[in-house]
Amino acid sequence: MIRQLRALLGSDINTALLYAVVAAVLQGIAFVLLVPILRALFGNPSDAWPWLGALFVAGIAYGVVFFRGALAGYDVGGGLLRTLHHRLGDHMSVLPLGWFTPARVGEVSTLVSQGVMGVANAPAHLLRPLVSAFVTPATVVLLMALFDWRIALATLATAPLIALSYWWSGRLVERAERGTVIASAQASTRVVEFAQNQPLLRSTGQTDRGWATLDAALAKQRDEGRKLIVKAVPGMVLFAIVVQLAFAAVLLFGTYLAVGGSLSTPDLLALLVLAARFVEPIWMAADLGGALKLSRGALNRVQDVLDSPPLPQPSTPKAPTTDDVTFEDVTFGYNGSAVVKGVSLHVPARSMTALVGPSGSGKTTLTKLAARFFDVDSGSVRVGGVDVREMTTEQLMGQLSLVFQDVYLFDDTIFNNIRLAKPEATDAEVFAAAGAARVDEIIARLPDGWQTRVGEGGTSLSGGERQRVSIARAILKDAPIVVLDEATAALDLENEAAVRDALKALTTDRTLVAIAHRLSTVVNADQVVFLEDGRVTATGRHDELIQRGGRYAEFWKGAR
Ligand SMILES: Nc1ncnc2c1ncn2[C@@H]1O[C@H](COP(=O)(O)OP(=O)(O)OP(=O)(O)O)[C@@H](O)[C@H]1O
Repeated sequence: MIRQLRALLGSDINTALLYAVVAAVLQGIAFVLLVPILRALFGNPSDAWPWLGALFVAGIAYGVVFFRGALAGYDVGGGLLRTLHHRLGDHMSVLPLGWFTPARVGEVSTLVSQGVMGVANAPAHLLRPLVSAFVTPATVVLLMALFDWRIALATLATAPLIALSYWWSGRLVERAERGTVIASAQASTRVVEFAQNQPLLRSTGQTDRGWATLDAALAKQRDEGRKLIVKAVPGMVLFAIVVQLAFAAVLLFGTYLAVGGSLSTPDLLALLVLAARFVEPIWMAADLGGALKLSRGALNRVQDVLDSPPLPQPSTPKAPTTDDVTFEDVTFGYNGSAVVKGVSLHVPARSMTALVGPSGSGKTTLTKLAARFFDVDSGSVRVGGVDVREMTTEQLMGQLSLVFQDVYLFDDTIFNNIRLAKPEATDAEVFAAAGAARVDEIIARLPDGWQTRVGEGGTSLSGGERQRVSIARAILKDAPIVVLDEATAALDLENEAAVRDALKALTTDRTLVAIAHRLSTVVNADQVVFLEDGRVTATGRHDELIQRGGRYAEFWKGAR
């Protein structure tokens, strides 16, 4: 873990580590100084003064180093928090867009909040006690040998047993925890789903009876929790017994030496105090085991994200020269099995192509390949005459505007949400784009007009309204090619007309690739591409294809 942290933080962690080691050694020295002090107190009390002075100095030094070490630990923890946020942010900006599935986004949001805090906790709160757990007892044993090598050796002999039982109990807890962690994560997901899907669950009476899926997840969480206790407790009990037995063995050995006369009573007392101190830091480390595992788990999950391969960028990028899109014998699958199979199609500049086909036929996947959410398995996708793999992400995104169904609006004003598409746009340009997408009509009914905030995700707007804001963004961005996933949700008449007008404004003089769900869009298309099971099975204008009959005509008959 230290190696992983060092790779992230460079030498900063070394300073915190050094302070922790020095503090632990000083703590060990302070403990050992109790031996000569007790000896003196039982023999000639005035001899205790120099040792008390040494203890005072060691105590002060320990305090100073501890304080500096704690500050260094917090600094490293804070630095780690910033570094991880930056690294994750930087890395996410170069990951393929296809990486961001809803599940991954959920995972990342938990990771950047709780996970990263857990990792930062390691240098801030765990490093010092863990170092102390090893270094302080080692110092104690070493220095104890100066006073009585036999007791030191006896104490040292218990170390492997203590270490072994610590490792074994840790393994038991770790194994048992795996199930609990998974069950807890699943239960949390179900609770969130339960909250999000109240309308559906209530309308189907599942909130009164109890939603079986949530009940099962909570029952599993409870069972795993019980299993954790049953499996982990024996290890913890064994560890406690071993530590107590080790202490008792040293005590018996010391008493044996004292009875035999080779160890004075004050020495025995002092050494026993030391032996008790020897086990104290180990106890503390055992308590921190759980927190350490959480930190390590979170660090591994951060590392997994950082290790996800970024979208490869070309070494000599080529600038797009035209405004058309071409798929050439494209095959692509998400998990090995192809969902787009040998698709070839050409979308000429400033024309409109409607992708039509049954659910799951690969329409969305095709548009995502054009925007390079993923790289094709074979064949090529050319945007502006250049293979998307031969231009930089900036060049590709400069060519495209993406208008998808799941429009996300930031909790800000509509004006700022539109301006996001082109931060350097003048106010007049933003108003013009809003007007063309008929967003100004939405503004007119909002309580604070242009100043109204739209709520997280744009929840205060309807689906059709959100798509109009998204179209306004695309108009403002003014990229030559538009990739559109038309809203499937039924729109009211007013919204339907407004979206149609907004689209008309967007597509004038632009190339449009649209996943079309409405007949009105399809009849306006210069070319309809009919997809079935990942293959293009018909291409032409809508009326031609209808006249031709066959599966395309059947598809529209079925759709109505
Ligand atoms: N991220 C993904 N991981 C794995 N499989 C996926 C993923 N996205 C889509 N698929 C699968 O790929 C196939 C094509 O899906 P795609 O979304 O491209 O179809 P579609 O024609 O757009 O469907 P719809 O009209 O229902 O949106 C489907 O079988 C789908 O289950």
